[in-house]
Amino acid sequence: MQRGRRIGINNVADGKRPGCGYDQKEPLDQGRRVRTRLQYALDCEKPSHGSGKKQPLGAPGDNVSKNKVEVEAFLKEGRKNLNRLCVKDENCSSEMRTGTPPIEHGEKEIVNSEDDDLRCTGYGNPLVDKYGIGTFLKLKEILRLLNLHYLQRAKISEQTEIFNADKKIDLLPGIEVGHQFLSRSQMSLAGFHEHWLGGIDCMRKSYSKLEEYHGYTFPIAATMLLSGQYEDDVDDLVEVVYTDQGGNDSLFNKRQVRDQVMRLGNLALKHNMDYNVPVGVIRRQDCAHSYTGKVYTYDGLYKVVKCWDDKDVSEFTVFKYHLKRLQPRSKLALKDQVRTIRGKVSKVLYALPGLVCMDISNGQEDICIPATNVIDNPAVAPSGKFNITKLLSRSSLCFTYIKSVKVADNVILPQTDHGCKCKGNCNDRRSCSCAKRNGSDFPYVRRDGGRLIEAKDVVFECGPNCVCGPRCVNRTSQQGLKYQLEVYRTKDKGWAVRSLDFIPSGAPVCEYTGVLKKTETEELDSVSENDFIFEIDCLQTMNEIGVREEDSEPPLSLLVVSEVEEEEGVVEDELGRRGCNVSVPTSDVVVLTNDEESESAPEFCIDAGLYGNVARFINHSCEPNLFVQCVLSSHDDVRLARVVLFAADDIPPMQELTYDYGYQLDSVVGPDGKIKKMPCNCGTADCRKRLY
Ligand SMILES: C[S@@+](CC[C@H](N)C(=O)[O-])C[C@H]1O[C@@H](n2cnc3c(N)ncnc32)[C@H](O)[C@@H]1O
Repeated sequence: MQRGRRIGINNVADGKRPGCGYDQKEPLDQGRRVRTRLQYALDCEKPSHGSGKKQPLGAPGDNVSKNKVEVEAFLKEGRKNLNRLCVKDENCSSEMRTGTPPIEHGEKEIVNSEDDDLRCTGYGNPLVDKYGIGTFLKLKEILRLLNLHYLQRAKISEQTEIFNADKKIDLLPGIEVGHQFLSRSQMSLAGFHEHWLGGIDCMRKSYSKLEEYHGYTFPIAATMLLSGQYEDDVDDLVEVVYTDQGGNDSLFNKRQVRDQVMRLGNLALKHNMDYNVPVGVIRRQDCAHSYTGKVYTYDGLYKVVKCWDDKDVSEFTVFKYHLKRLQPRSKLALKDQVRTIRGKVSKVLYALPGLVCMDISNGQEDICIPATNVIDNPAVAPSGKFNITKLLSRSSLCFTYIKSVKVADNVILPQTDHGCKCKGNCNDRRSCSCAKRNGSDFPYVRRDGGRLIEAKDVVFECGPNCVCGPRCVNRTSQQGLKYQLEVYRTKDKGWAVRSLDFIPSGAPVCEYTGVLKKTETEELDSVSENDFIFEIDCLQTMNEIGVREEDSEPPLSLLVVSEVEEEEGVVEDELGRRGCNVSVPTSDVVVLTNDEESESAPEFCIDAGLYGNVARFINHSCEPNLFVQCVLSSHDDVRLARVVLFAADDIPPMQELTYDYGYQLDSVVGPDGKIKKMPCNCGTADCRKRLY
């Protein structure tokens, strides 16, 4: 991109993922909210521990059961005690204590306690003594998390209610063919297929009052889940013969055990046929990478063309329905979508139309990155090892693929002496010193290969001095590509990037690599047409967030780092208040005045003009599906932070990956001193029409 780029790193001040921008224009709110809401969809389905198989409760080593036993022990002691654990007490609400200290000065006992033996520390409770304070604190934390989980779910349900009141027809905007859910609870919370167990989800009865359904008899099916569990199902992905619900021994051998009756879902599908109302089809497949062991893919609208009753192999009456696809399927075959989850199948790549290069990384990435071109005629194929670079660069600059950032000669990258002592994986947020730097928590969840819970000012990952291993969850952005990306030619934006895999929100997509340079260099100034410069402006963004958050408070740039806090990665402002858990450079702390900060330009940039990776092909969008996250791992200088792109939404396969370049309009000046204007072709409804 051209120099002049500003902000665009993060927008965490308002707690939203950056780039979602769903508050910018009201009319588009709903479609956006649907996708954003999914980020918060917390699941209550049991994790599969990555094996794809559900571990039975009670199995040895099953943590859920262990915790359950422990919770039950406490419950036995009396439910009232659990309530007391949640009593608000300044001394124990934010920090869990370790060890078994006696009650200290200023520490309050639980109020309204009928017996005095249970204090917020757990000290003195016989059960706590029996199980140990560690168990007590863990349980307390679990209960708090459960409460949080419950409240968030309640909030989502309330929003879904509001949303569904307006939902005129069966499907939700923002959930496109190919959209994947990793659990039924996600689908249910999104209001997409609300029924938790049933294969058929019906429209609400209240819809009968709507003009378009006037005179129809309800129920009418909105969505149906094809799970392949009925013995007579026929499904060639275009036409489906579906055996209806009911009379099926779904718990055991899945055989029909009695006659079906024309009611509920059966009746609903018949009504779909009678009134010619399409039904959304969702397909369930096994998927080892999903924490539930399943993936649910939305496969488009189908028309119910015929309905009849039949006898099944056991001579029971069953209702059958013949459905025909109405909507075109996603360009990628469904089985490939599921199989390519997290780049596990490369065979499908050979069949990609317009394939001009099998792997632009030349084997450097664990997952190859093909390039396709169905736009140019004839599509020029690369003839040599690096010829693809010519093809791929709009401005014909050759580039060499590099997996990680190269540092320019005149830039000295500081080295951190910080390192955690965790063995294997970092698990314990209380003892891990890297977790402490992230506000005493890990920024990622382990599920689905590591997902960032929310955008942060800076993410502190484990680095070279940490004892933990390379697969530690707090090294998520250092673990290479996880999704099957493809570089492809577009009509009006040059090359672009998409994924053949479904990418869940919060998943790391790629780092922006190139040469780490000083921004003010003659060499950069002379390359006026370099479209691949990414200015690292974390500090600028943090300052802006500081200003935005509390006008009356000093911005983060005025925070000072005390010697002790510097060690811990915690900052304090001049009044001694705890700031965001952000460390500014430890070697030479940058302290800017308000005037300086508004004028200050990023000091360093990543130039992907000659050296870069797949990120250099990612285009700008005014409504992007990725966001930029500053990550620090090998040093603590935010001016030189790593720039990593994460999924802001659940991204279905084949959707272009984009982020907000964050240019200010009229900020780019050409060599002739005139302001340069570049039209934006992102094509979103919210497009501001200019890139800069
Ligand atoms: C970092 S490169 C992205 C890859 C580029 N499309 C290519 O072919 O190499 C940035 C350049 O891509 C083009 N571009 C990116 N997003 C665009 C958009 N929304 N509309 C028009 N052009 C865009 C512009 O030429 C921009 O300077």
